[in-house]
Amino acid sequence: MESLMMMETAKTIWWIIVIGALGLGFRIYSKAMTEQWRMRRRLTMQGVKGPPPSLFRGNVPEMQRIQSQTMINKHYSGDNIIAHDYTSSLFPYLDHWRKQYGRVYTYSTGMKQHLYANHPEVVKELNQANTLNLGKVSYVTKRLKSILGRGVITSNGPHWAHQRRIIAPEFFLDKVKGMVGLVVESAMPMLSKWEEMVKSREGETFCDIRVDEDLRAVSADVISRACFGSSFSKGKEIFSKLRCLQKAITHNNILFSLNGFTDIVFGTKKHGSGNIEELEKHIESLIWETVKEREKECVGDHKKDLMQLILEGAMSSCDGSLVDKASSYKSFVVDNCKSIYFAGHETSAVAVSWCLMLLALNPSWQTRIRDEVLRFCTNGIPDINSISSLKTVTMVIQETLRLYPPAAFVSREALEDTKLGNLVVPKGVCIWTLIPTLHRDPEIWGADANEFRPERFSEGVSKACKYPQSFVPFGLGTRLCLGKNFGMMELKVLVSLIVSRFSFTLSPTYQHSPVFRMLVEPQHGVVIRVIPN
Ligand code: HEM
Repeated sequence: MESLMMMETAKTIWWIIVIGALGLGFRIYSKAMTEQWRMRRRLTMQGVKGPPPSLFRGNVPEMQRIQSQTMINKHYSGDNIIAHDYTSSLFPYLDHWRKQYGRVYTYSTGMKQHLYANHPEVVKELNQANTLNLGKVSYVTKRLKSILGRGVITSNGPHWAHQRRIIAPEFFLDKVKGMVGLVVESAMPMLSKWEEMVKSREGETFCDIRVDEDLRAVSADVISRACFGSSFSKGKEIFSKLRCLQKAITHNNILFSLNGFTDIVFGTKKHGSGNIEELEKHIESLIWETVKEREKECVGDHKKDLMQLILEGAMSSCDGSLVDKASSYKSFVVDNCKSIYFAGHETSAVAVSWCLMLLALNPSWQTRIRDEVLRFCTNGIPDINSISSLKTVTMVIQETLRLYPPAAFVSREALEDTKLGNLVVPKGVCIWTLIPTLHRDPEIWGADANEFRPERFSEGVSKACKYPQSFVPFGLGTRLCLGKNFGMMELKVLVSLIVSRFSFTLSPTYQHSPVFRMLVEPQHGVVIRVIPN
């Protein structure tokens, strides 16, 4: 009898807990929903329209419907490849609403209200907003935590400003110019390998080469040596693990797939499958081993490369109890190493791959680059003096970054109510500028916006378009890419070296299919048919 009563009491307590938890969950959820509704109302009252959201999932069902209707395996070739604005296949819902609501509109993913901001005036305001109130989008950075931690790319506020101050000096122009030789050294083995590949094909003067993987290895080598002083062999494992991690994370559409409810209920770890956590730990220990080796090497030595700056910055910024100090020191170092590894090699490799793809379709520009390199560079090898004379190479790279910017978005979250010109963006709203769309807007670039015409940059960015602040391959404002000078230098050296040694066309096996994996990459790689010059 007594045990029966105990069971009844336990049952009652169980039900009270369940109902209490459900009630609490509902209160939290409805509060968050009300907040989203208020944000939307404040935006619409300022004249910002957008698709009407459903109650719980915002515009997600419509996004899914539009995405599923999009044909992604269309066949592209020649001029058709260049004219193809891939945002229409990668983010078709954004394109769809743009046609309906214009260049500034709002939409919802349930628990998040978004502002699509592709009007040049709004982009200009974003560029000029010198405030800590615009940060990186928190729900995305949480999902990228395993790959970028709380390093300079993903953090906000004073923590970000502090990290940026530490890292920025390493990328000042004078320092970057001193690294030209290092990029040449890293590229030489790849060029020799390609020459060997052609030679080994008896009776043939050409060879089809998948260049994107080789370029990734080169830029990994470059960033490893330039910033961390270690050779690619040490960094190789870190890079390949980071790449696996990137693929695992972007298996889900990290930007738009969820309405945010699952994050509230399950937390963000839901996305971190066992595999992701394992990779994360492995990468952390690999980086930490490198740091420890480095600390031993540097006793009494004062090499001020990036790793050294990060180590010193971490030392000076981590205070607190000994235990806290050790762990925050470690995460400061590991997170920033991961961030630089990632930001510094994927972007450049993808940009050069797209550039070779476009040059393969435009052999006359290969000839112009070749002539320029021969004119200014001894033995066709750029150096600290000749690099700034390579105007044609620069124009071609700028045109590549216009048509195929590796980063698809500039994204910000209003951490407080923030004024952008006449528009007040309510706290909590996520702002998205779709870079490739901005770069192909005929009102900004003219009727030939979808054509490959590097000559538009012949008098610099300011003369290339109507609103120069709309050329944003390296992002904008206070969060402008830290490695912009370094990236441009690396691209110039690699393109000059490759084009001066090889002529190339697209291989018939090339399949044009840009895919979004944090960056917009060639899904099946870039395969070119090379002939040594
Ligand atoms: C073609 C090459 C590159 C492209 C297209 C590129 C593009 C970008 C973009 C779009 C952003 C975001 C900016 C924003 O939110 O406004 C960014 C941030 C960043 N990039 Fe790059 N990047 C390139 C190369 C590099 C290299 C070589 C490095 C370092 C070695 C680097 C380091 C960074 C860092 C640290 C940030 C974060 C800056 C911050 O939030 O304060 N990038 N990059």
